[in-house]
Amino acid sequence: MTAPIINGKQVSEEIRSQIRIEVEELKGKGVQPGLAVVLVGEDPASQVYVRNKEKACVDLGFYSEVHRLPASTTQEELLVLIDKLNGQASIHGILVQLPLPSHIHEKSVIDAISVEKDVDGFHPVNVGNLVIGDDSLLPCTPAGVIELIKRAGIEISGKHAVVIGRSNIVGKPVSLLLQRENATVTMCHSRTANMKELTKQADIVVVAIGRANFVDASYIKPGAVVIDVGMNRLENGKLAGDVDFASVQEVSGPITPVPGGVGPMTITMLMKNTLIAAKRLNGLTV
Ligand SMILES: Nc1nc2c(c(=O)[nH]1)N[C@@H](CN(C=O)c1ccc(C(=O)N[C@@H](CCC(=O)O)C(=O)O)cc1)CN2
Repeated sequence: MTAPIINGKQVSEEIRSQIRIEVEELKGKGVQPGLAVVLVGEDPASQVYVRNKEKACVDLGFYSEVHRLPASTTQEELLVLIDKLNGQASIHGILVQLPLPSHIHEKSVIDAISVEKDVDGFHPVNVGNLVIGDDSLLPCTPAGVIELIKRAGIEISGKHAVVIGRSNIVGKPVSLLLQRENATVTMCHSRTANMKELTKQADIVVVAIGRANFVDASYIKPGAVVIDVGMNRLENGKLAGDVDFASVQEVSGPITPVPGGVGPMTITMLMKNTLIAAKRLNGLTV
């Protein structure tokens, strides 16, 4: 019997319905959540993601600003814009679309975003709060992973989770969030010698290593939950995850597809973060 699919589009829509209601309530109190997205350059994938963020704002009733800047924009010019957005009352969330052109120092830009408006959850203060378990704006993709697992009715507490990948954007934060949910977490990466030995012990496997179809059925314990965070554009233009879906689905438990799994949750969690930021900046309880 093949494993059930965890449908990210459906879960995402459930969360968006709730956000829509909360936005209306907030508007009743005179506050409209506002998101500013900054795109530097013309990367085609980034253009699509930014357009989808803009559409999500319209769909959910947020105020939205998109700043499309040429690839020649200097770091100083970008920092001036961020400074302006930090001080703008109608904006509660600021997101700079990544990757940035190579002449711009990514960390300097992230560090310049006000901690309270950092709806990507990438600012070192928000990362530090995540590490120590304090309230913070959580990075969107990792938060989406946890939300997908929970809403699929899967218990995390007491489970052994193996995370493949140690990036700052996914692998590290998702490991921390799984620990926060009382999982026992093992982290693997490209230099892990005995990766299969470890993944075959896991009840939950989260794969974010950035290599198309890297994990096949031989990595997976029968019935284990498999969450694929990979997004690899193949030469034929198709999108592939880090998990060989057809092979793994034969042995695994609930599994996310690519597309239609974790991806759609990223923008939904961004909207949720912007709503939270709007409430906090207006002294309202979350
Ligand atoms: N500042 C940020 N930059 C980037 C982030 C981020 O979280 N913050 N993440 C990615 C891109 N991203 C959002 O920005 C993103 C990626 C993928 C999806 C998505 O819905 N994927 C679909 C497939 C879409 C397709 O066909 O290309 C899916 O998986 O079903 C949404 C958002 C890098 N940059």
